[in-house]
Amino acid sequence: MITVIGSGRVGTAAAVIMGILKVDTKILLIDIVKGLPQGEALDMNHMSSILGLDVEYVGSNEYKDMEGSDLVIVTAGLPRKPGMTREQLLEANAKIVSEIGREIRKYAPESVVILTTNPLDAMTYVMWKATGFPRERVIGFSGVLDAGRLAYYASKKLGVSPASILPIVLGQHGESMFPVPSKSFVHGVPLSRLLTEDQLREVVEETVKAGARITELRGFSSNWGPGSGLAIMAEAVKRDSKRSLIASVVLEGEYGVRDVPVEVPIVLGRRGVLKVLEVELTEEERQKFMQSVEAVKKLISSLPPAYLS
Ligand SMILES: NC(=O)c1ccc[n+]([C@@H]2O[C@H](COP(=O)([O-])OP(=O)(O)OC[C@H]3O[C@@H](n4cnc5c(N)ncnc54)[C@H](O)[C@@H]3O)[C@@H](O)[C@H]2O)c1
Repeated sequence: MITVIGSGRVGTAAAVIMGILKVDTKILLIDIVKGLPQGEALDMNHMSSILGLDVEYVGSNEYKDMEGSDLVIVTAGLPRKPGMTREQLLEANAKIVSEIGREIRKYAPESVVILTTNPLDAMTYVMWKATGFPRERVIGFSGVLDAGRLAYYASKKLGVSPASILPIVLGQHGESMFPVPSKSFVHGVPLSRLLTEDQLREVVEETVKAGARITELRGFSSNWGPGSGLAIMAEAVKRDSKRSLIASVVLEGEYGVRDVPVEVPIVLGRRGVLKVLEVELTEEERQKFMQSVEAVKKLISSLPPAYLS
C-alpha cells in the first residue's frame, strides 16, 4: 500500500497518476481536513472504475491507517503564493513535517518516505531527523521536476523530444538551484555544445523560474509536474526498477559534503536510495554547486533547534 499524506493539489495529482500507471493496487490518502481525503478517494474510485484500473483509493484523517505502507509520500504543508519564495515557508512547514515524521516512525517504520514539502531540501533534513530513518529511506522530491523542466526548455530550442535529453540539475530546489548543461546530454552530446551561450542562459533561467512562473500565471503552485514526477519515483520504488533519477538525499561525504540534503543523481529501488552518483564537475561548476549547498546549510541552521535532533 502507498500512503499519500496531504490531499491537496500535489497529493491528489500524484495519487491519480500513480493509479493510471498502476503503481499499486491500494492508495491511502490522509489529510487533517475532515472529509477532504474521503471525498477525493471516492472521486478517484469512480475514475478507477471508469478506466478499469483495479486500484482502490481510501481516504482517512487518521495517521494510524498508514500501518502496512511500504511507501509514504508526504505532500502536506503550505504551498507558495504568487511573489513568495520557497524559503519563506520554512518555519510553518518544519512543524508540519516534523509532526508527520514522528507519525511515520510510529506507524510505518520500515517505509521509504518521499517528501515534496518546501523548502524541499531543508524539509528533507527535518524529515530525516524526525523519522530517525537511514538516509536511504528519506528522499526529497524535486530533482525529477527540475530536470524535466530543463529538458522541456532545452527541447524547445533544439527541436528534439525532451525524452531524448538526459538532464542534470544539482544542488538546492530553490533560488540557487544549479542546472548543469555541460553534463546534460542528447545521445552523448552535451547541451553546452548544442546551444549558444545566450540560449543556454535562457534555458537555465527558465528552469530556475519555472515554478514561480506557474504560480504567477494561475495564482497557485505547480501540481501536474510534481504529481507525475512523484509517480515515476513511486514506480521505481514499488517495482524495484533501480532507475537513476535526481532527488534530494542527505550526502555522507559524496561531493565532499556531509549531513546536508541536496539534489543529486541517485539509483532508486525498493529499499530507497541504492547509490548516489557523483557527477564530475569542473572547478567553476563545483563552486556553483557549493554555493547551492551553502544556501541549504544556511536554511537548516536557521531552523529552531527542536527540528535539528
Ligand atoms: N518539491 C517540489 O518540487 C514541489 C512542487 C510543488 C509543490 N511543492 C510543495 O508541496 C507542498 C504541497 O503543495 P500543494 O500545492 O499540494 O498544497 P495544498 O495546499 O494544495 O495541499 C496541502 C495539503 O496538506 C494538508 N495538510 C497540512 N498539514 C497537514 C498535516 N499535518 N497532516 C496531513 N495533511 C496536512 C492540507 O490540509 C492540504 O490539503 C507545499 O509545501 C508546496 O510548496 C513542492
